[in-house]
Amino acid sequence: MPHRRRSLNPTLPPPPPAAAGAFHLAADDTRLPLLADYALLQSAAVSSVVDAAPASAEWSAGSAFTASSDAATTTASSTATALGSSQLMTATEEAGGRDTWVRRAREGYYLQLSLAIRLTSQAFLAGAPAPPELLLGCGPGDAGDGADDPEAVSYRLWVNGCLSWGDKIAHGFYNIMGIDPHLWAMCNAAEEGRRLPSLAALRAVDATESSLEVVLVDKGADSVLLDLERRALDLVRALGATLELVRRLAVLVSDHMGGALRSEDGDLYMRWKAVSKQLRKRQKCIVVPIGGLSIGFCRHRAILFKELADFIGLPCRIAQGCKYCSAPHRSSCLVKIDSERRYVREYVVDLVVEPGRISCPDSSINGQLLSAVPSPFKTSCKVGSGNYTTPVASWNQRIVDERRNTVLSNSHYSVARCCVVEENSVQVASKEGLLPKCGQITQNGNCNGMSVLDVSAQLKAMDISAENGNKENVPGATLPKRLSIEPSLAVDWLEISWEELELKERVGAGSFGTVYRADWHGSDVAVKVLTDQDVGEAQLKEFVREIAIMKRVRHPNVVLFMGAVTKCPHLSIVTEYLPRGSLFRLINKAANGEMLDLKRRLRMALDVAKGINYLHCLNPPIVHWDLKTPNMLVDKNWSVKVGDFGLSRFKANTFISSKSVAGTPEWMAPEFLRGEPSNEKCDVYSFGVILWELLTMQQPWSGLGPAQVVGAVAFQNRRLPIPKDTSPELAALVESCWDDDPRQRPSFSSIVDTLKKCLKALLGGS
Ligand SMILES: Nc1ncnc2c1ncn2[C@@H]1O[C@H](COP(=O)(O)OP(=O)(O)OP(=O)(O)O)[C@@H](O)[C@H]1O
Repeated sequence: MPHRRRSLNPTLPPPPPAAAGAFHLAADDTRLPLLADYALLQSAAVSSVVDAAPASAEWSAGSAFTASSDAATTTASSTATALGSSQLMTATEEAGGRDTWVRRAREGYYLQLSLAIRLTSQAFLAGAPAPPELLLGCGPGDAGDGADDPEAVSYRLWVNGCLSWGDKIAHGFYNIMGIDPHLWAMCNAAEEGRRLPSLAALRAVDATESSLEVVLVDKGADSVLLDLERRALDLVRALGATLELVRRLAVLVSDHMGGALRSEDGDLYMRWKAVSKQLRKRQKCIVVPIGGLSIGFCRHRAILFKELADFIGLPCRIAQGCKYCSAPHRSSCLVKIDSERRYVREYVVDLVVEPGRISCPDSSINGQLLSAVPSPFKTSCKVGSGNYTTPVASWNQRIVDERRNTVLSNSHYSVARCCVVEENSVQVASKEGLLPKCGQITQNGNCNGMSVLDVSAQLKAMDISAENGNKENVPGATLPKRLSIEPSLAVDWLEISWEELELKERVGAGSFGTVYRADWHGSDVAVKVLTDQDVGEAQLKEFVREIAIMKRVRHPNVVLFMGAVTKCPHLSIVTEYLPRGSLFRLINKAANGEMLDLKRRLRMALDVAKGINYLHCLNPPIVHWDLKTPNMLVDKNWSVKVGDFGLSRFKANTFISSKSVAGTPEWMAPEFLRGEPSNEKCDVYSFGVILWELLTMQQPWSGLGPAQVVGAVAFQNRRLPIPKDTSPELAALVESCWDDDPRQRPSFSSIVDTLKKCLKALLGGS
């Protein structure tokens, strides 16, 4: 069945008339591209590709675009290589015609090119403004492009984690913590002309719903900062440009931000979190003035120190890394000073444990991290680990990884998974006429232009609650429309005491917890101990709400939730234990090939379909969003049960580098990967991949990295090859699940029917 083509990146211009020759960026042209340049760059590059693309099957995306600057070359060619040539060549075979191939190649390449150019331009923008040797004592305006522009400087610290001598922290500078610059860059259209979220957008983020933190240098309203500046000025007048000045300035900063830290940084970080919470609560805003921070860890101290240093003309830079801290955003300050009136030297200033202590950069004050200041838009290298990641791979991983996290309200990826409770609320509201005809709640959390959070807040204000029974195993059985129990009450009937659990062996680990087999009053159970035990009150309530819902979900093909440990530091989820482990492991264990004959595999597929059908038929439906064989568990009778659903909101709020999310675009629907509005038909696509695995006993997209899978599925419309000997009914079923148009994909009830027929035919024939 041919797949419907969708238009590719709408931001790309239509191909201009052909112009011969590849586009070259001059080697010495490293200035920051303006938006106009960007448009030119884009169209010039596209025109060169239009010419070059159809020439031969040997043509490779990487060779058509040549940008001579380091960053451009690295980014563009690795993007093109990661997503391009091999897949384009395969497209020839699949399309079976030169014209189709040419069109597909061209479209695919336009998209890759656009991404490459975006990343490249971001890499340029992240660059330091001027060579360091010019900058001792330089005044404003001396430093080169963007050195005085608070937004440019904010951007550089956000992206690079460091600031050079030439960057000046001035009024309007802000430091963002909690939004990944890669993700933001890719989610926000280039033509908006923004390199980082605007202050206005950040100010609009609800402080109670977000863990983002923005520290602002606001000389207009921050009287404490003005006072610190005055004191810094007094110091420089009294001491001149001396090491004593540096010491005293460091002490000034440290005293203002909580003093010297005696023990490990964990203490400081915890104190900072408490202060930050209070501040944000008081201000009802995630943007806080730097003078308002009575506690600050190394990044805050570095910013304040540099601001004061810049104010009094003391050359200062912020480097990535801190000897004491393990928190994200580690930073240290260096100053450049002519202490002996003979030559200028660079010193590292301790702002944390021994404020005012000054050392040479080659001391161990910052470990090995001091000079390792890679831009995330350039090839990154973990110091000492030997692990290298390409920017494209890490970008793609992060996109997939972070799509569950709230970024900003205008991001395609914000609120990527709806909270079940809130989903319920919206649908109840819709049914009860409380909202103007409710559209489908989309994967990005919007409904009729309102965010789910907005809708939920409205509903909470209206105090909607509805309750009805849950009829086990009956499609269409209803859940309570909205959980009306207060979390505090809910705890009573799902709480499992940690002491009652006798932990046995570790059976696996996922993105937000480690799973153990355990004994609970003589029964085998699986206990998933959450990785992040440092959760706030609101998150804990959310956790309890979601597991309270999950506890009411009962079906023979859905993993049974038994309860939870809701006390830190043992937050855990307890489910039935399935001794055969995940379907993924079974399929990929060679020895299982014989045990899993086609009949058994079809039964397994039917089990999965029944489990999901049950979830989808609930009122309101539960969409899994993360269906994959590692989440399907197998009991001793070879029955398969769907696990790992729910807790979406809790996962979203728990920022953990997600191995599984980052690594599983293989099962994700193209629209989901593209960050477009998605619905329950995402689960249908994923089921198609599971069925394919069961039919072929192979890993989906083996040999391709996550970035390549994203490119192939989401942007090149490629699908896994269905073996020729597959029965036509099953082949048609798989293909229909993978239709590019989600509306054309079958429902799970129809999938169940088709599988039953196939199984019947197989049994009849055997
Ligand atoms: N109830 C269970 N019974 C037996 N084994 C289980 C059970 N739950 C999980 N496991 C095993 O533990 C592994 C990790 O499970 P977990 O749900 O934490 O991670 P995941 O599904 O692989 O990743 P993620 O949660 O990030 O999607 C599973 O792959 C499975 O092998």
